Formats: sequence, structure tokens, C-alpha cells
Amino acid sequence: MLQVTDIDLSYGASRCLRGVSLSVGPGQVAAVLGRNGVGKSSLLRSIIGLEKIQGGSILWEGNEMRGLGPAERARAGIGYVPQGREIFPFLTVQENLETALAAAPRGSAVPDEVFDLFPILRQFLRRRGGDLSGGQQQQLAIGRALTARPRLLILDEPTEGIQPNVIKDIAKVIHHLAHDRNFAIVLVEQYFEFARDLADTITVMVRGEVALSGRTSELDEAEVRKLLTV
Ligand SMILES: Nc1ncnc2c1ncn2[C@@H]1O[C@H](COP(=O)(O)OP(=O)(O)OP(=O)(O)O)[C@@H](O)[C@H]1O
Repeated sequence: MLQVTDIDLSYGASRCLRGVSLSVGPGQVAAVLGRNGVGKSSLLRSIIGLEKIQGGSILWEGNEMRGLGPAERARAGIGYVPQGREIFPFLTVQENLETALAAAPRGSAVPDEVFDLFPILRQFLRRRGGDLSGGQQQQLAIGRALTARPRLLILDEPTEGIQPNVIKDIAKVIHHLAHDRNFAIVLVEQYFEFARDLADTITVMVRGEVALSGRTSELDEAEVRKLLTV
């Protein structure tokens, strides 16, 4: 279980997150929605340890993550797929995947599951990351996160700049990871429909704060849409 409680984050004098809370358990997908610049990526970066929060707590599987760096949080089972994918363009697909093994015990390999989920990665193992399409790069970024064998997967706008047929594949994978493999998943999205169809809970942020949060089935869709457009 991930329990983010009342976190505050400032960049210098500018407050970015104010009292933000979010929780997600194994087998669940929590979506975070909001317009550009409301703090969604900053929230994710705070959870994985790339930003140093000034207040609040981040409990993962009962342990406080707040004082830990990103590598320690990764070892604790937190996986991250960054916005824009951040594939290494001059490394091959295989090498990109293997970067996630840096902290793994010696002799560890890319799990077969990665290739079962994304057969294209096996086919393109020796191709350079920079030569893949946007959708293939997104699959590689998710595959790379899974290579570290996380139990919590955090995805920042996985549908950004990707064709509809690949978006469907990615939605299927996220659904499978949560419901068949018991991952806890936090997903930041711009597209309401994608989040609604996948997520158990939705949190809508406005200017660094949680404006609305609840079970997807119980949220007033019109109200959510209003917060995403004003
Ligand atoms: N490293 C930083 N230094 C200073 N300000 C930052 C930094 N990162 C983000 N910000 C500011 O914090 C606010 C929240 O940014 P953030 O990227 O978290 O929003 P977002 O909701 O993810 O937006 P987007 O959908 O555009 O990715 C913005 O005003 C942004 O300009």
C-alpha cells in the first residue's frame, strides 16, 4: 500500500504542492488528473524521491520513504516511467532494459514477462532506442521499469504523443499488471477517458492541491471534466 499524506513541495519561493494526499493498494490503479502545470509530475517525482518534500509523509508497504533517495526507493519496489519516456537513444533496446539491472543482484536478467507483454521489444532487441517509434519507446520505458521488478508502478502520461492503437495496448498492460499481477499503480494522465476506463480511483489536482478525489464509479463526471477545462 502507498499512502501519501499531506505533502508539501516548494521550488524556491514558489509552492508547488500543498497538503496533497493519495493512496493506492495492490491490485489498484489510482489516476491523477489535472491541467498542465498543476503539479502532477512534481507529485510523482516526490513519491520516487527526485524532489525533496518539505512536509507530509510517504509510506510504502508501511515504511517511511521521505528520507530515502531514489535508488533506495527503487530497491524498495517503486518503479517509475517518466514523462517523455527518457529512453537512451544510442543504446539498444536490450541495453536500455539492462540499465534497470544496475541495482539488481549479480546475474539478474530482464524478466521474460517484459517480452511477453511487449513482443516488439524482443523483435527489436538490437535496434537503437532512438530508432523506435514513440509508442515502441513507451513500451520500452515500461519494460525497463518492470525489469527492476517493482511492486508499485508510477507512470507519468504514458499516452502522451502516442497513436490510438498503441494507447489501447498500453491500457491492456496496465490493467493486466494491476488485476492479474497485483501491482499498485499510480497514473498521471491528461485524457479523462483513458483514466476513467482504467482507474479505481481518480484524484483531480488544481494549482498544487487536490480538488476532488474518490472512487471512479462514484465521481461526478461533469464535475471532473469542469476541473480539467477551467
Ligand atoms: N524544477 C523546477 N523548478 C521550478 N519550478 C518547477 C520545477 N518543476 C516544475 N516546476 C513548476 O511547478 C509547477 C508544477 O509543474 P509539474 O510539472 O509538476 O506540473 P504538471 O501538472 O505535471 O504539468 P504537465 O502536465 O505540464 O506535465 C509548474 O508551475 C512548473 O512550472
